[in-house]
Amino acid sequence: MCGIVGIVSSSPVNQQVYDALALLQHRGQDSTGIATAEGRVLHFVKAKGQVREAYRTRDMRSLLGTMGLGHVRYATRGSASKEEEAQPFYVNAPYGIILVHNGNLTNTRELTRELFEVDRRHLNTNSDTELLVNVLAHELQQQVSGEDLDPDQVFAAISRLHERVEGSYASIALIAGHGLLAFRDPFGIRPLVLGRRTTGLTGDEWIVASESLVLEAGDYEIVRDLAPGEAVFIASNGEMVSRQCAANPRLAPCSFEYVYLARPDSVMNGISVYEARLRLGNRLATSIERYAPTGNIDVVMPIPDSSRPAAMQVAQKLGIEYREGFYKNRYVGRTFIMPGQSERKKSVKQKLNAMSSEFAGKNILIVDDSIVRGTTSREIVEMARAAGANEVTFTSAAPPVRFPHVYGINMPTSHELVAHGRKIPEIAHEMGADHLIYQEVEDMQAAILEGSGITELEMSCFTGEYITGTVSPEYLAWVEANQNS
Ligand SMILES: O=P(O)(O)OC[C@H]1O[C@H](OP(=O)(O)OP(=O)(O)O)[C@H](O)[C@@H]1O
Ligand SMILES: NC(=O)CC[C@H](N)C(=O)O
Ligand SMILES: [Mg+2]
Repeated sequence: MCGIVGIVSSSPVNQQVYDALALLQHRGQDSTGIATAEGRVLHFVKAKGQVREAYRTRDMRSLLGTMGLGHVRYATRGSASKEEEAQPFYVNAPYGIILVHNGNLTNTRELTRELFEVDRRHLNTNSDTELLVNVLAHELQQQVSGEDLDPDQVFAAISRLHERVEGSYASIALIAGHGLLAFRDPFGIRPLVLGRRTTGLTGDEWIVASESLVLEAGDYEIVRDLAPGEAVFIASNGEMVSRQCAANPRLAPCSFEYVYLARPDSVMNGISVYEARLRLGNRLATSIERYAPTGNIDVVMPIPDSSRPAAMQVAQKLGIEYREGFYKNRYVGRTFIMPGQSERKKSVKQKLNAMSSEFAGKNILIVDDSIVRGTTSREIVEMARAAGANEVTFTSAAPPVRFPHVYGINMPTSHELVAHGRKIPEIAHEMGADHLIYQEVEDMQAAILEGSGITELEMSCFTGEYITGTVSPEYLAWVEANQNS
């Protein structure tokens, strides 16, 4: 997953983009980049690592202009460690376009072939984002004739892009000398929210970002989520126009945003992430009562951070005391989004420590938001036992993750998923837990969507059903064989 932001302001935008990226850090830690437009000139800086360490003062000074965008990357294609695959991606024609992307394209092989053989465009990396910016550039080139750029031409190019590109993409681009463009894939898999701030003297300032908390922090009013398939074009003078560019848009947001990825204080597609997590806890409690004896459980414990809201509700519903037995070192990042299994494993130990006083002789019910590779849960069970726990019941507020995620979360191979091809008692054995209880798929869907009016969720990693239609076993085997991070 990645975090993206774009701002059209009436004052220098560099610090505003930087601040927004710092708030989106939980969405990606591999690399980061910022671009700004100063008239026809585009400035950009990209670097490995996290926002706070990636930018030097001289970088920030070079990012001139009142329009800008930024990215924090959690790689899904190409390599996490290659600086040339960090975003944003730039192409010099037409006009000069620089683009950031959250998501993952699934017809990369076809697009690569078409771009080389038909469009005659050069590709220099394995990044799917480089394909996306080249398709945009090619399609825009087909529309334009002179110096001027009409929003109709931009929207026509996005309509063509939707026809050619498959997978997930929430994307923002600067078109030099013209404006800022934002668009969302026809299923709205990845999030994108639009905000406005009215300054008395200079009129409207605009922001588009992955999560609403960025808007709140910058005192922007939340206008709305971009609709699936919609594109928004904001000219440098602050004039905004939008259009539905997809033939058959259908909202099916990614369930994993609500389960794990997004910050709980964000509202996505009208659904509060925090409240969704509370509801996940309520429903999980019902499953726990159904499947396991709870009479002898002494305490309910979360695995910090993401599972806290669900764990609180489980404790409350079951009428069992809620205790925090794991202390989290806040200076270690999120382990799940780190590249490489050995780094993830080492970092769980560095990150969490079990406090013996909370475990000794007790029967513990642990709640995590999800179990993916099982890296965290294996270590946790071991730590709980070492701290003197008696029985360990492990529960997950999400169903078993059994299938690769191809829409922007880096779990591309099935063999690395602890639940793949295993029945629940076998997974419990793998983890060393006495009991293991998962949320049911229907309960997760109902918990997330309750009261939202949305009828569909992207849940392929739990169900194996891929909504973009062309994700075949052959494609998944190819992804697995070509995984390199
Ligand atoms: O089964 P695994 O492969 O270990 O992945 C699942 C774990 O990873 C995430 O935690 P993470 O440490 O990334 O972030 P958090 O602090 O927000 O919970 C998630 O909350 C689970 O705890
Ligand atoms: N997680 C994401 O959104 C990744 C974006 C893009 N696919 C990349 O790998 O850079
Ligand atoms: Mg966690």
